[in-house]
Amino acid sequence: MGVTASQPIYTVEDIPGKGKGLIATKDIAKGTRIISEKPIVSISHSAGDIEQLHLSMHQQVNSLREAEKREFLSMTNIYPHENSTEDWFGIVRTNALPMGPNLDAGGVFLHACRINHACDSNATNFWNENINQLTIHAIRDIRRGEEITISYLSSLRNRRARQDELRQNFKFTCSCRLCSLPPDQSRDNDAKLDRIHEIDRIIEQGGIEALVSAPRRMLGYVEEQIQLWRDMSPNEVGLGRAYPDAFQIAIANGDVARARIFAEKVVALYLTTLGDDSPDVSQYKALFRDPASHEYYGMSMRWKTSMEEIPLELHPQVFEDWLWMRREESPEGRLTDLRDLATFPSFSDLPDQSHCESDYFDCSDVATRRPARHWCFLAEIQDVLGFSPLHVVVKDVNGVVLPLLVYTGPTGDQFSASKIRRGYTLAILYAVRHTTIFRKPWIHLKKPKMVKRPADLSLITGQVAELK
Ligand SMILES: C[S@@+](CC[C@H](N)C(=O)[O-])C[C@H]1O[C@@H](n2cnc3c(N)ncnc32)[C@H](O)[C@@H]1O
Repeated sequence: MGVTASQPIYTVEDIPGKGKGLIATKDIAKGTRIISEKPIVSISHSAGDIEQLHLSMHQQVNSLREAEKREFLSMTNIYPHENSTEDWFGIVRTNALPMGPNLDAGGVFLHACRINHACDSNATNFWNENINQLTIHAIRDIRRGEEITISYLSSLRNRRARQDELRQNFKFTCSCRLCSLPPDQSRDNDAKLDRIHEIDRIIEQGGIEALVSAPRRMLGYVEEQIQLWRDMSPNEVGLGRAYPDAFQIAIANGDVARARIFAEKVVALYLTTLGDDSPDVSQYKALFRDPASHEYYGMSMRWKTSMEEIPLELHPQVFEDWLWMRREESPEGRLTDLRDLATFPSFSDLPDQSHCESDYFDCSDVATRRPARHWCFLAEIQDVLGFSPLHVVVKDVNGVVLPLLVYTGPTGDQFSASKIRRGYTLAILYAVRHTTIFRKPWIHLKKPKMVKRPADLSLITGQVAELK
């Protein structure tokens, strides 16, 4: 179970303005299991109608031992009530913590339900399905005399969203360290949390499809999230959500080497927040041993690697560059490896016309975006179907064959048949991807100087190109 407190390392005390709460009676190291307990009352969200819920609750409360019942009845109830049924139900609603196989139930716990909220909590709650108990782990070192706190929030949003959620669901105004930051720091913190939330939405909307259609972009998003979490303050819970995403992106593309490293990081985080008897730790330990056993393995093999390809002897910084597939910054005129997929992205990895991609642009909105670096779309022309606009069938660097329209601006050159031929390579600097469900994908070209001499993309192994 990892490091577990052998005897209570906290007392329940009155906390000014918060009712009761838990105070550490000794220093508690990060990763310590502070509490492990079963519910005294539990209610399933799928337990049928309200009558059945009340009946089940009555039976459970009435069968509690005297001391337990007293303790239950002394718990906070933020809901108005006129009879004991309403009072008991209010106590359950105010105090219940998520539990059950799919967290589809709520449980009242004698000790854990006395823990107050902080947005930058020092502990976290988790329903451990293996031991059928709720656990509370320290996610930071907690000093003797410090209050032990967990987060009641569904996710860590900006200050206003947090305050709204807490007032609505728990009827209090949070005054934790994060909520009490001076205005400029609070704004900075909110901007980071907003970006983390935005990335969550992009990843969620992209779904499994985006893992294989735009993996590099998705990996970039996860890396950005991790950096933002690190910039704010160590947040084991936030990191514990990000690294599994990185694992999925790697393994969905056959990259066993990186997936193994990401699984290792997930195991370390989950050991701290959940404990080594949790199903999630067992799952990621198994994935660390054999990343390819994950159900997403084989969806695409575009990043195919083996476990032997983990470059163990690299300097830590260079290792991180490898892990996140960071491109090498190429100073003006330096030669760039054509296998570098960040500099020569596939069509699906190109920035989208409607997004402000942080990996490609320096900007906060689409209208003013400017390239933050060089990139070039390379594709071998397989067929030429028309010249106005240019209509070709191309094979991109991932071997994906797609029809492509290339539009030029009002001052754009005309495409000539001598320059556009089957077998030639299309090279478009700063290409931006346009896709709709109604048309073929297209690229809009402002300065069309892009068709180079023939080259078979399948032969590009270690060749070099000069980017100007
Ligand atoms: C699950 S109970 C926590 C234990 C509770 N303090 C008690 O005395 O039993 C949740 C309630 O505690 C209070 N509470 C929790 N965190 C708080 C905080 N940071 N500031 C003020 N009140 C808080 C709110 O009344 C909330 O509805």
